[in-house]
Amino acid sequence: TQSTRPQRLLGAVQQNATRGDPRSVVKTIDQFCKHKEWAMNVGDEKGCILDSVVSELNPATVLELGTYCGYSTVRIASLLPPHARLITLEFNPHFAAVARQIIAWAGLQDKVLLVEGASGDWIPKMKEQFGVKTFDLVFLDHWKDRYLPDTKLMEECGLLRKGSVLLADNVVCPGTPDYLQYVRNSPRYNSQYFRSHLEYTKAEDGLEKSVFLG
Ligand SMILES: Cn1ncc2cc([C@H](O)c3cccc(CNC(=O)c4cc(-c5ccc(F)cc5)cc(O)c4O)c3)ccc21
Ligand SMILES: [Mg+2]
Repeated sequence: TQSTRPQRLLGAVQQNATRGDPRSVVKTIDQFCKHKEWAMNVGDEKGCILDSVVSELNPATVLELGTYCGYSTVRIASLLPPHARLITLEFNPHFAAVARQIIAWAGLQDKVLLVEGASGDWIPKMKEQFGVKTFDLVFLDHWKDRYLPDTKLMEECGLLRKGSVLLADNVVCPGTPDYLQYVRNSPRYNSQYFRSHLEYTKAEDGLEKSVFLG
């Protein structure tokens, strides 16, 4: 049977990256996407911005919406302090299966809880199912028309506290206009745009960092 792009990406990791070395997993995926096949990972340029936000925040509890192959999961988890936890939501079982193997190859499976299902179904269950109080950081990288409804849902479920940080990928390309309008105009957020490029291309894209003010 034909392999899929996520499977080919996993193969590249298993052939070229060092087990237990997150940086080599990240580097291998970026090389694959630059020279073999483009894939919708946050990439190395926006990835450095992601790294700086994570390192500065030193979060104990992180939520990622949209795992895909686990590239940003590995970048984030590799920077977390020992007892910190990252919950990542992936609704596509094939993406989830590949991501589990890539996260394991990086040796980060003990810091990451990959939950299969849709954000809208799981956000309301975070407290009762996983004992989450609030999230210190949320990385939004799933369907772009779900950023706004899921942000409102997190507010309603009391999953954000004063100082919680939302970091959203692709606010320019493919774009998330309704989400941007909301976080930039709501008195409950302090928002900042980090200009960058669409992964592995010269097109403009960027990350929006929004601090919840409570
Ligand atoms: C509800 N729910 N809950 C969990 C959950 C998880 C998923 C999947 O992980 C999933 C599947 C397909 C698409 C996405 C969103 N990502 C994108 O669409 C994207 C596109 C491009 C781009 C840019 C330029 C192009 F020309 C083509 C694609 C660049 C990027 O960085 C992207 O993130 C996410 C979906 C819904 C989910
Ligand atoms: Mg993205």
